[in-house]
Amino acid sequence: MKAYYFDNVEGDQRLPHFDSALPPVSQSDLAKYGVLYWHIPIDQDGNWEQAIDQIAAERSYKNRDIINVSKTGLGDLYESKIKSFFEEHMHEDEEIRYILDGAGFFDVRSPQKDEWIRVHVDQGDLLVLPAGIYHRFTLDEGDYIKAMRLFKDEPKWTPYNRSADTDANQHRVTYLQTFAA
Ligand SMILES: CSCCC(=O)/C(O)=C/O
Ligand SMILES: [Fe+2]
Repeated sequence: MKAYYFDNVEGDQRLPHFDSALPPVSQSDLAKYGVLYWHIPIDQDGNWEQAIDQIAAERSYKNRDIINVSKTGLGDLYESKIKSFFEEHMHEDEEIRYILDGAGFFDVRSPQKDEWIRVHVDQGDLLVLPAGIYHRFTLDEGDYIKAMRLFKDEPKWTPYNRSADTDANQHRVTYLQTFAA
């Protein structure tokens, strides 16, 4: 995992958009914004599965599935899914992704200054975005990610795109009350 401020330069969303002149963003900075991270290497003896099971039990993640975001994995839905993942949105529950293969970028909005922070994830990274955080996702230039999605309830993906209505959503309001102070 590598986190840094997004450079806000127009261009291919799959490029790093890294500017070394901007200050670094650490794992503890992310935690201050409610974004949690673990690295659990995928090993042959299955220890990673036990580690995921333990975190899932501790955090009440009862369900899981696997998503393959690539042209072959999504087929006819590829273009529309890539577009919708990159629309700025929030969810009313946590977004939990464990990266099994490939790589991509989650962009999260800092709660105080509303700046984009870009988080590059690849194999073995487990990222938890809190309910109410504005974010978006894109593949990187590898054009492929396979991720386990974990859920507290039934598997679903309900995005609320950024708008005045979504700003007033109780999960958004609670997120800001908790993390923007
Ligand atoms: C790496 S999983 C694909 C992106 C996704 O599931 C999501 O919810 C983006 O916000
Ligand atoms: Fe999302």
